[in-house]
Amino acid sequence: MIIGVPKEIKNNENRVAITPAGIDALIKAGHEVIIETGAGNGSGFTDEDYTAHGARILGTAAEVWNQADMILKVKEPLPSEYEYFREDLILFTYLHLAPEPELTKALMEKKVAAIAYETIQLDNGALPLLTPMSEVAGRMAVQIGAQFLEKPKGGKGVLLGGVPGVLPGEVVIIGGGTVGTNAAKMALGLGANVTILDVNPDRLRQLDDQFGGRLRTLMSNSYNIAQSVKKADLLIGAVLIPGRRAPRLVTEEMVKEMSPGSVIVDVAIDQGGSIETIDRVTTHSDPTYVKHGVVHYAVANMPGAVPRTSTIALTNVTIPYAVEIASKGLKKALSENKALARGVNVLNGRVTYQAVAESLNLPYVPLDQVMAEI
Ligand SMILES: NC(=O)C1=CN([C@@H]2O[C@H](COP(=O)(O)OP(=O)(O)OC[C@H]3O[C@@H](n4cnc5c(N)ncnc54)[C@H](O)[C@@H]3O)[C@@H](O)[C@H]2O)C=CC1
Ligand SMILES: CC(=O)C(=O)O
Repeated sequence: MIIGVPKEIKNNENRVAITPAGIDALIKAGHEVIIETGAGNGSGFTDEDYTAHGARILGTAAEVWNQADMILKVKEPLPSEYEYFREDLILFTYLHLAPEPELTKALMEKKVAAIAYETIQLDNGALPLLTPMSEVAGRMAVQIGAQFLEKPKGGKGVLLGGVPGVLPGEVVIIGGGTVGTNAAKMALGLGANVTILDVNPDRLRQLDDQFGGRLRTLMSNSYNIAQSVKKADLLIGAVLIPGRRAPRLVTEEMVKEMSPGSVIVDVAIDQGGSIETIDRVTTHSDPTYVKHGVVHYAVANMPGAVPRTSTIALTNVTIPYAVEIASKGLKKALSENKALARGVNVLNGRVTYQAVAESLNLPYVPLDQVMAEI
C-alpha cells in the first residue's frame, strides 16, 4: 500500500503524522511512504531525515493525496482539502466529527473510509490513540491557564501556587479522565487548590486514592458545578463521551458568577465545547477572548504548540494501527481488530459510529452492515 503524509494546514499545527521510526515500520512491512515536502519541519524532522529512511518526498499536497491509498494525518481535513476526497481513499486521523457537519457530509458524499484516532477503543473502554494527546493537553491546560491569569495577559493577577502567607489559586476541573488527571498533576505540582468533578463515582474513588486526599473530588451535577465554578480562578473543561458532542455543563449564568480576570480553558472544545459562553473555536495565533470579564481559551489543537513531544507521542500509538491496515487491507484489519473497527466513523457513504450520527442528526448504520456491502 502507498501511505501518504501531507503537511498539516490548521493554524499553528506543527505536528506531523509520521517520524523516521514510523517510516521504518511501514517500509519493513513492505509498504511505500510518500511525504509532502516540509511536512516534518515543525516537529524537527527534515525531508532528508525522511528520505534517509526510504520515504519519497513530493512537492505538493495534491500529489500526496492523489497518489496515496491511505492518508495519515494529525488533524481533521480543512475545507481546502475536501477536493482530494475520493471513493477508494482511507483517511486515518483525528476527525472529531460531532461538531463538523460539513466535513462529515463531504466524507459521506465521496465515500471515503474515515477512521478517527479518537474513537479507536479497547474492550476496557480505553482510547489509546487519544490518550497521549490528552496527556499533553491536560498538562498544557494548567501552564496556559497560569499564564493567562497574569495581569498583563488579561487575568486577575493570581499566582496559582500562592506564596507563604497568601492563599493559592483555585483550579476546578470538570471531567476526571486523562486530561483532568494530567491537569490535576500539574496544578497540584504548582501548589494550587484543586477540585475535580466527574459523573463516574468509580473514577472519583480512583482519583481520591491516586492523589491521597491532596485534591477534592465532587460528583458532577449542576449544583456542584455552579458552586465550584463561582470560586474558580482557573476552570478547565475536560469532559468526554466518546464520539458525542460535548455536554454543555457550564451555563452563561455560571460564568457571570466568576470573578473578573478568571480564566477558562475548555480542552473539550474539539468535541464542541462544554461551556455555554464558548461560542467559537480559537487558534494558537489568537487564543483568547473575554466575555463577562472572564478570559476564554478554546484552542482545538493544543498539542500542536509542543510538536516535538506531541508528534513522537502520537505516532508511537498510531503507527502500529497504520501498519495493520496497510498490511491486512482495510476489510480484514477491521474484521480482526475490534478496537480499530470502533474507529470507523464513515464508510461507504454511511455514518457507522452511533454517537456521531446522533450528534449530527444523521442516520446510523452499524459497521457490520456496511462491511457486508463493500
Ligand atoms: N483541545 C485539544 O487540543 C485537545 C482536546 N482533547 C479533548 O479533551 C476531552 C477529554 O479527553 P480525555 O480526558 O482523554 O477523555 P476521558 O474519556 O479520559 O475523560 C473524560 C471524562 O469525562 C467524564 N465525564 C463525562 N460526562 C461528564 C459530566 N457530565 N460531568 C463530568 N464529567 C463527565 C468521564 O466520566 C471521563 O472521566 C476530549 O474531548 C478530547 O478530545 C484532547 C486532547 C487535545
Ligand atoms: C486530540 C486532538 O484533537 C488533538 O490532539 O489535536
